[in-house]
Amino acid sequence: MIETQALTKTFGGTDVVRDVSFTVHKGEVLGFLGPNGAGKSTTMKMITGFLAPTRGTAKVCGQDILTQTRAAQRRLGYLPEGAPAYGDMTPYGLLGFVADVRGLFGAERRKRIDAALDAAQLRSVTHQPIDTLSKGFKRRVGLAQALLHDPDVLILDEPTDGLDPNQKHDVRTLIREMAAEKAILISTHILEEVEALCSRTLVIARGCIVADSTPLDLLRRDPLHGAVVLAVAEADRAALLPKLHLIPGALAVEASEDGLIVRPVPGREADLLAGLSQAQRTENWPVSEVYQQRGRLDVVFRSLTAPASRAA
Ligand SMILES: Nc1ncnc2c1ncn2[C@@H]1O[C@H](COP(=O)(O)OP(=O)(O)OP(=O)(O)O)[C@@H](O)[C@H]1O
Repeated sequence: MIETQALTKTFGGTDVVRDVSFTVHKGEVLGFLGPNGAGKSTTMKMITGFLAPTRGTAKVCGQDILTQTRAAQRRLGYLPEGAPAYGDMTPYGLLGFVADVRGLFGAERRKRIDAALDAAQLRSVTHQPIDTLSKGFKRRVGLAQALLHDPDVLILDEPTDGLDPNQKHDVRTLIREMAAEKAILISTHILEEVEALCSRTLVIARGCIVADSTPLDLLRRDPLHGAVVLAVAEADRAALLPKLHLIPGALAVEASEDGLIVRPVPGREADLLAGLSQAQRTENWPVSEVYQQRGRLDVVFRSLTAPASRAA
């Protein structure tokens, strides 16, 4: 439902987005992850027709955004960076205006405005000027206008930015509920958001895609993914060390702050945890805790997006 081919944008002779190609299918929530200035917003602006690409193409539901702009824009809802709105309008007034622009009228117009107010939980501020709303409510007004015409494709630029933890939870729940029927592209630099929400992640750095995978596959790139930590007192470590090497699936053992860490042979993470847990019980090791590390997205994010990185 979203398809980009070698999308490129050049400002002042510099490619800020370069050869970005990806697709998003119905039912997918694609997380667009990258550091500040990586090119996320610029890519989204090109897909929505807000900015013309220097090279490359973007299609929404098969319609080319440059040559079939209106047809493509009819199918998409867009929450731009910062959720801009007309501050002197109320949420109700703004949604009415957007409904008119979108060509909605009569009962359908009323129904869609009501649904958007409910979905974005705006009922308590329906008639309050947007300028006087808190940052969180302003963002929800932006979300409501993006959802208003029940589009097939949603492009949301940092949808939870500025929201408190409860509001973040509500917006993520809403996005998850809509996901089955839509193709959704969200940009974020909140790593936990990717795990909480996204079925797939594109990592972008300096304008180029450096990873395209599921959040779990990203976690697998952490060298400590699947490593088992044994909390053991310093005095007991030397005696335990040789035994750990013998556990099926153990690749290497090293000391850590909490005790000892056993790294797994790739693909044998489950064997390693089972073997260590069993040995600890049956041999009565002086270990107070055994747990397996999932890997950390921030470690992977840094390795992919740090200036020296050339990962693909
Ligand atoms: N109109 C413009 N003119 C010149 N440079 C621009 C313009 N718009 C964006 N840029 C530059 O393009 C690069 C990518 O910006 P973009 O806003 O797409 O990044 P981003 O990944 O969305 O960052 P953030 O997470 O901070 O929102 C930045 O270096 C930015 O300064």
